[in-house]
Amino acid sequence: MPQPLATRAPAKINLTLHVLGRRADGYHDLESLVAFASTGDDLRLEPGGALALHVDGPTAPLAGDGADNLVVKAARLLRERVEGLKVGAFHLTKRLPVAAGIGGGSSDAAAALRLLARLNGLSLSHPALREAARLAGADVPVCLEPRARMMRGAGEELGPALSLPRLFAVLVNPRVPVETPAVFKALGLQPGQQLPGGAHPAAEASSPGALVAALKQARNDLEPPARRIQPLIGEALGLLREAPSCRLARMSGSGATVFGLYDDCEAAAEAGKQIRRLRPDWWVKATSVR
Ligand SMILES: C[C@@](CO)(OP(=O)(O)O)[C@H](O)COP(=O)(O)OP(=O)(O)OC[C@H]1O[C@@H](n2ccc(N)nc2=O)[C@H](O)[C@@H]1O
Ligand SMILES: Nc1ncnc2c1ncn2[C@@H]1O[C@H](COP(=O)(O)OP(=O)(O)O)[C@@H](O)[C@H]1O
Repeated sequence: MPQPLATRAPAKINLTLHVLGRRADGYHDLESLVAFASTGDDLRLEPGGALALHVDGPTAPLAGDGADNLVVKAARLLRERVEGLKVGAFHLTKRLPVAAGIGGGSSDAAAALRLLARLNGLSLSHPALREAARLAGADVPVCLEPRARMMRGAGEELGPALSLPRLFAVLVNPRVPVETPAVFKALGLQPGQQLPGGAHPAAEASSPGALVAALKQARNDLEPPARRIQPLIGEALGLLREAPSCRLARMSGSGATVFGLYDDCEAAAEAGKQIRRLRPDWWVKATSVR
């Protein structure tokens, strides 16, 4: 029985993100504990015919369905590297906010590569697949097998999959796009400049409480520059921190999405409800992360 050609493209959450410096090529060296939410976009592939993309869902107009869409970009990068690659029509249901620091586009690109790998009998460690992922964007390799792990370099160095305890979270995005290059630029580092970084806390933790305690020892270094570019990020963090049930509130990636962590799913659902009531125009999602 063939497996259905459908996959979830989960939201990527940078639970921590330390910037270690800027490389000669202009990219920044990072150390980030990346995890994935249960919420995300959905991608299907109808095999046969030419490469095509149809997009529906609440944030479809922001993602676009042309050559700029990362699904098409990733599929083309793979087709250029694998002779006779079978393709088809992708159907993307886009729910995640766009340019939001939760890697929606990157996760969609990685999902496209997973489906093409399945259709063509390629393993996820196939060099062409790895290269297509890397060229599609810094965050695409970590999304290829969406399991929590440490990500280093500009995203090309991946640690082993980690069994993190499940965290209950609320994701909040004020529905303002924040462009990743602008946030890195606002750090103001010169090519070749290194930062002290500081020790990254151990990612292995046996309980949610121990994990949250470890996360508190770390940071997201992109939070200060992103907040200067988009002050609503500070407002969203403030709303999360107001509720006593919130154990930790932090920005993901280059923003503007922020996340709050809670002891259980009821507390997360309640916090989500309260923020939605206060900011009905914002994107607010209670979810689990691991
Ligand atoms: C910041 C992070 C953290 O996970 O996430 P997002 O905020 O995008 O979700 C990623 O490093 C983003 O990855 P991604 O969004 O794929 O980046 P790319 O498209 O490859 O790069 C966009 C631009 O960001 C800058 N960039 C990106 C990654 C990096 N390590 N250093 C950089 O300086 C470069 O200016 C680059 O031209
Ligand atoms: N399928 C897609 N979903 C979201 N954004 C996409 C997609 N394809 C291309 N993009 C473009 O990629 C850029 C980054 O989007 P996204 O991955 O959502 O954000 P981030 O890099 O902040 O996590 C946006 O400027 C958007 O226009």
